[in-house]
Amino acid sequence: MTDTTTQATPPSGNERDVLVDVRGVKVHFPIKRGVIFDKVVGHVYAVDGVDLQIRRGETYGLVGESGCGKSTLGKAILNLEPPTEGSVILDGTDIASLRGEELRRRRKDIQMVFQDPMSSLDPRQSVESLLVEGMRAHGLDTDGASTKKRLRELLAAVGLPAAALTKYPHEFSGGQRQRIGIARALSVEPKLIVADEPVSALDVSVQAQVINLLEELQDEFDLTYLVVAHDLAVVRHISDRIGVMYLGGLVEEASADDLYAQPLHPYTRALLSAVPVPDPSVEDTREQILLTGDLPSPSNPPPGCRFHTRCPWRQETKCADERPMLRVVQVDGVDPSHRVACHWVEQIASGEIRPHDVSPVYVTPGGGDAGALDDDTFTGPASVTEVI
Ligand SMILES: Nc1ncnc2c1ncn2[C@@H]1O[C@H](COP(=O)(O)OP(=O)(O)OP(=O)(O)O)[C@@H](O)[C@H]1O
Repeated sequence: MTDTTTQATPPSGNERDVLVDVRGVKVHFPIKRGVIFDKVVGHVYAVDGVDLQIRRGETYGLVGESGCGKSTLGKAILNLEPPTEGSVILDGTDIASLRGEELRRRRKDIQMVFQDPMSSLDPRQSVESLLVEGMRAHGLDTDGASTKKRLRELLAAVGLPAAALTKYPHEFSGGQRQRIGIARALSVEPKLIVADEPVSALDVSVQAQVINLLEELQDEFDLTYLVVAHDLAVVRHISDRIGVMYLGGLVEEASADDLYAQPLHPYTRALLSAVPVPDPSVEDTREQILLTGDLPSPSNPPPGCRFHTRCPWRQETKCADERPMLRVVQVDGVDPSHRVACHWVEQIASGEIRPHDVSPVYVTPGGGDAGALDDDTFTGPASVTEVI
């Protein structure tokens, strides 16, 4: 069986609008065995050929099941996990090619906000020392009289009082700690912030505040975001465009509105179909797709389409033989920027190919706005892990 690959359609968008250009990125972790020789016996194909572009000023949401490679892709963009193959071009420069002072200068342009601020903030350091440390690490002058003013401004920007400077992380609530993490990221004036599950450790009520803060800061400081999350409601709320990942690859990419209104890849349809809709009349009539089979291991991904082992629409034998790449699709009403990695997406959308072995609750698509949630609230089970 061959694992041939069809040609990917390049993402659309003006070159100058693109801040981050991810091309053919793979991150493969070696699996080693043996006490003495550390023999490589296999690889975890955590990220396995991803192309995406993040435009200046936008929020790109990356969503997918646990273990699909979202965080590893985020780290590859930060060069914390150097790609095994492929390139990440930031503002026209391949980050992997940089060394020394140039690398440090460019690294400042991308900052990370972590899921658990407690583990990313040293509990022995005051907020002032945490912020100053971050700035010094990137070569910024922190000795001048203006530093204190800058620190107060940073705290004000994230909604914390100046008095917070002398306090320690344990003296704050989870939401406040996340604000400190955001202030730390902002302190070096980055262009891109990679936020990895930025609110999943927080209470629902606090999640909305932090999401709203991120949105306000984006406008104020001209920021671009890559938000990695498994919560579909959070991703929908915050993102301009969304990429759906499955087993190391992007299977669908579209504007947030397009993706939720017209999910086309069978995996995305399954994800969104399982998000409860508050309106019972919609809930009763909409499509629900329950996937069969377990998520394959990223150390032994299926050949061909990674999703074919669980896909209700799979076809012999192309799906098992040929890996589909992201491409623009010819489906009525679908924006040309909407890309899908499925050989049969047009035939599935037209109903020419019908699903098999799906749950009995499958209903003809078209009913309802799957995953619709109030703009300002993040309620209801909408996480990928709950869905699958
Ligand atoms: N340093 C590493 N060494 C070996 N395997 C790794 C390493 N980091 C991640 N992996 C594996 O790579 C795969 C993808 O992990 P990753 O954390 O990127 O997924 P994810 O989609 O972000 O999941 P989650 O939401 O659970 O964090 C997983 O199987 C994970 O176990």
